Amino acid sequence: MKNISLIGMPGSGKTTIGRVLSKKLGMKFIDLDRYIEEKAQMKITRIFEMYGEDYFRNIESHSLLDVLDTENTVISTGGGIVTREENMIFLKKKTIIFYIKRDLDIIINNVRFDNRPLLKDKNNLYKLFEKRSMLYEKYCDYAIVNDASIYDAVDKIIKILQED
Ligand SMILES: Nc1ncnc2c1ncn2[C@@H]1O[C@H](COP(=O)(O)OP(=O)(O)OP(=O)(O)O)[C@@H](O)[C@H]1O
Ligand SMILES: O=C(O)C1=C[C@@H](O)[C@@H](O)[C@H](O)C1
Ligand SMILES: [Mg+2]
Repeated sequence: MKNISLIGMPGSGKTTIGRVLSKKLGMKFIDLDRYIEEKAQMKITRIFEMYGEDYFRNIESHSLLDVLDTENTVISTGGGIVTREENMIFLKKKTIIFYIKRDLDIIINNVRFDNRPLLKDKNNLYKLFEKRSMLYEKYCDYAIVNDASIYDAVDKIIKILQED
């Protein structure tokens, strides 16, 4: 099976959906944020604090190259993966890209804001969305509305894969 990647706003459900999807399809699962934290031996928040966003984006791009050297894997990306075009060109080549869309107000009410350094201020989520929603739409192969249960979103993805 071709690799699958999930993109979308912070808190939209990429990690949770990716994990369940990979189990259902018998595929491996990699969460890029967790991969980075293990590689750097540091929490993402700490990387941002100590070295800044640019440095994090460099690690993120390198880590993406590492994890895409694989097959039969579901990869949940970080919310900012779309901020570098090179990441998306590479993801497009190696994966089927699903954009996980979740209502911003629901995200704000449900998500934990610790360990999400760009979400310190809730208004920032709206600003990020303004900048990024066009990019998510542009780069995805399919958009999945995550407006019911996690299992519902997973089933939508599996249905598309079966029809593909
Ligand atoms: N359809 C859903 N129903 C109930 N809870 C959901 C749903 N989708 C996501 N959540 C919850 O929202 C929270 C954020 O989800 P998750 O961590 O998977 O998002 P993410 O896209 O990986 O975020 P980040 O980009 O910050 O890593 C989790 O607590 C998750 O359980
Ligand atoms: O939206 C973003 O830019 C980010 C989202 C998280 O998944 C992490 O990758 C990091 O906190 C940056
Ligand atoms: Mg995640």
